[in-house]
Order: sequence, then C-alpha cells, then structure tokens
Amino acid sequence: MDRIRLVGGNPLNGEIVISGAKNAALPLMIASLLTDEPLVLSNVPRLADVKQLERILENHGVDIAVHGRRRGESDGGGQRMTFHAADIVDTTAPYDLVSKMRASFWVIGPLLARCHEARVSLPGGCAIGTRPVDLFLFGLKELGAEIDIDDGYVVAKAPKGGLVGARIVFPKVSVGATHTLLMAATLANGTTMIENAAQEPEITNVAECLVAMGAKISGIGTRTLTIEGVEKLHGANVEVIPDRIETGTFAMAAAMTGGDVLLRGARPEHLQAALDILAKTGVDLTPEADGVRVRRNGNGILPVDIETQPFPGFPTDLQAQFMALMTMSQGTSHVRETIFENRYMHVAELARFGADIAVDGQVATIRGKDKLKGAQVMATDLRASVSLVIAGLAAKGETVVNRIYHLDRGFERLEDKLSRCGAEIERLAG
Ligand SMILES: CC(=O)N[C@H]1[C@@H](OP(=O)(O)OP(=O)(O)OC[C@H]2O[C@@H](n3ccc(=O)[nH]c3=O)[C@H](O)[C@@H]2O)O[C@H](CO)[C@@H](O)[C@@H]1O
Ligand SMILES: C=C(OP(=O)(O)O)C(=O)O
Repeated sequence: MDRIRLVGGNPLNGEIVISGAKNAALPLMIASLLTDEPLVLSNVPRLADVKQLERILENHGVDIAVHGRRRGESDGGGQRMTFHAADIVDTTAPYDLVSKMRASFWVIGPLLARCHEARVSLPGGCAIGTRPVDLFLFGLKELGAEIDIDDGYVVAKAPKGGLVGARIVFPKVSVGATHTLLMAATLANGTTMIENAAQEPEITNVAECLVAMGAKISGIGTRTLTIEGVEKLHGANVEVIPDRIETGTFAMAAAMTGGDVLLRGARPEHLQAALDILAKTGVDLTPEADGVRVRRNGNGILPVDIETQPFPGFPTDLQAQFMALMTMSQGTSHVRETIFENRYMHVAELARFGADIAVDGQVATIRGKDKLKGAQVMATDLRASVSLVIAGLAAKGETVVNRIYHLDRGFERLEDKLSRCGAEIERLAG
C-alpha cells in the first residue's frame, strides 16, 4: 500500500491550481442516466472516486469517453468526458461496486425516474458515522415509489406511468437526498417542491446542469427547489465547479506552514464561512482575478472556535483540516461537529504529533502547541487523511502517512501540488 513521506518545516510559496470538485463531478456524472443523449462534462478531476463511479455507470450501460486536450488548455487541467446512457441495460447497482462510495447510491433517483425501477445496494463511503438512507427513501416514497429492502439492497419501483410530483419536506438537510430527489423529480409527472433542501454549491452545479438538459427548476441556490417534471431530458455541456474543499484544505495548509500561495481558480463565495474563520486566525486572504491569495508571514496562529453546519456554514469536510491548524494555535479552541456523529477519527492520529486534543461528545477542545513532531500516522478517512498531511507539513522532522488510498479518493496530485510550492513530500510505493 502506498504511503506519503514528508519532512515538515518548509513554508508554502507559489501557486496551486484547484481541481474540479469531486462532490459535484459525481452527481453530474450520475445525471447522465436521465437522458439517452450525451452529457459532456469538463473539468472532471482525476480521482479514484470518479473511476469507481465510471465502473458503476458502465455497468448500467453508459458509454464513457475521455477527450484529449484542446488548444489553449493547460496540461494539468481537468478531464473533458462524455457520458452517454443511450440504453440502460441494467437497473441494479451491485454491492461490490456501491459499497466503496457513498455517492454511488444516488443512481437510485435517475434510474427510478427513467426506467421506473432500481435495485441499489446500501452504500459505503467514509466511515464517519452511521450514514442512514431514510431521507432518500422518505423522499422517493413521497414521489409514489414503492420501496423494499431485500438482502442489503433497496428495491424501488415507480407507479405505472412513472414517479408523481409531490411536496417533500425534509426533516433534516441532506446533500445526497437533495441531489437524488432533485434528479428524480425532473422526469416525474407534475410539480415537486423540495423544502429544507441542501444549498451546497454542488447542488447548484447539478441543478444548473439539469436545466441545461431541459429540466424546469426554480429556487436554485435556496432552501426550496421547485421542479416541474418534463417528459424527456436532452444532452448538454457542463463544467464542474472548482473544489471548495480542496481550496480550503490548501488555504489551511498555507496558514499552518506560513508563506504565500495563490489558489488559482478558487471561488471564495463557495467557502466564505471557512475563509472568514481563517482570517480570524490571522491569515491574510486576498481575492484576486482568478482565485484567492493566502498569506501568513511570521505572525502566530490565533485560536478560533468553529461549529460545522450545512452550507453556507462551516463545512464538515474542512473540520479535520481546521483542527490540524488549531493544534499549533496560541491558545485553546473548540470544534463542534454537528453533521456526523463519528468524525473525530483524526484526533488519535493528530495526538501522535504531540497535539493536545480532548473530545467530549460533539465538542473537541484543542490546546495549541508551539511545536509538533513528525510521526508515523494512519489515514482513516478522506478529510482526516489530509489533516495529517497538514500537520506533517508543519511538524519537525519526518512524517509517514499510511493507508493513503483514502487521499486518492478526493485529492488530485496532492504531493505534486504541494511539492511545487516548496513542501518536502513524496509518495512511497508499495
Ligand atoms: C459525495 C458527497 O457529496 N459527500 C458529501 C455529502 O455527503 P452525504 O450526502 O452523505 O451527507 P448528508 O448531507 O446526506 O448527511 C448529513 C447528515 O444527514 C444524515 N442523513 C443523511 C441521509 C439520510 O437519509 N439520513 C440521514 O440521517 C447523515 O447521517 C448526516 O448526519 O455531504 C456531506 C455533508 O456536507 C459531506 O460531508 C460529504 O463529503
Ligand atoms: C465524506 C466524504 O465523501 P463520501 O460522502 O463519499 O464518503 C468527503 O468527500 O469528505
């Protein structure tokens, strides 16, 4: 299994190009199931999760092509890919494919809408809590679907004639359930209202893609989405938004090590809450024409308390990285994780660097240290893994991060991007 070795202490200086967002690319790829015409996506990141979803879509009968570079495109840019679901040959998403990744469960929405049936294995994904699917099932039932659980599979059937528009009031905000019901409703008979919908920028990216495919959606970017079902959707060309979690991660890495990094392509409005918090820790953040500049020169890291919240709040996917930063703050800070009940797996690993963190229920109390010391650590989930890299970049001496396949799920060329900015970091194969 590959590992990452790094030697801490170098400030980060230079430029990092932000990749396309994993959490937008995945549902956009899934949206291709809604039409028999080609959906062309650009800026698709090269990630293990994208590859895994390609396998799942191919199993349903989707033809997938990766296009070559065009004039004027940089070599590090995202992929342009076509997804063509001319004929869906199989409406089952099997356990061995779905169990590796949470988002693969979301195929249930388009399959049910277009083929009127779906059999999808209960999902996997990062082990950060129980992660039930009750909200998906509740929403699909509201659209008239009949649902059974059989041998670890969700078996869903639409009424004769297809799904029927309805008012769905989610009792809790869910990104995945919003994506799924939004996609399902585009082909339902009549109008659907999704209330208490997630407002994440990735939802907006998908909603705008669906509109480009001929869907009728209003309220995009708000808590209430209204979808007037149409008979058919068509092909479209859509760009994946830049990854706000990658942006925040590199911003925190630069804040941790000091230095001056331009995050090229970053969209500050997609992570304003996190940038506002970073500014309070003493980092200079300057929006530029094509990105955000992050600078910390000499001054110490100030302690700041955070609470994770659905968008536009502080994202849970940046909680571990922020905690890594706080381990070297000049005081005591608190993190409250309100989205997932078990998203503190990085705490025990950060302790190996000498970090002082105590967890009590939802709240972690972090007492900042002057110094961290490099260590052997184990990556436990995607964002936890990168928090260990951030700690390692600032720690004295050598760090080895084991089990980095988690990192490859969500970070494109992480070592390359960091080493170009002066970090001493390499991948050890095997
Ligand atoms: C691929 C992708 O985009 N993953 C993101 C997505 O995950 P995901 O879509 O899985 O996260 P949700 O927004 O659904 O989860 C939010 C909360 O709702 C709960 N819940 C969810 C569904 C359900 O049926 N029942 C239920 O109780 C979850 O357990 C969790 O406590 O949003 C999360 C919250 O921003 C991010 O951390 C993940 O990176
Ligand atoms: C938790 C994440 O991914 P997933 O929902 O696929 O587990 C993530 O992207 O941080």
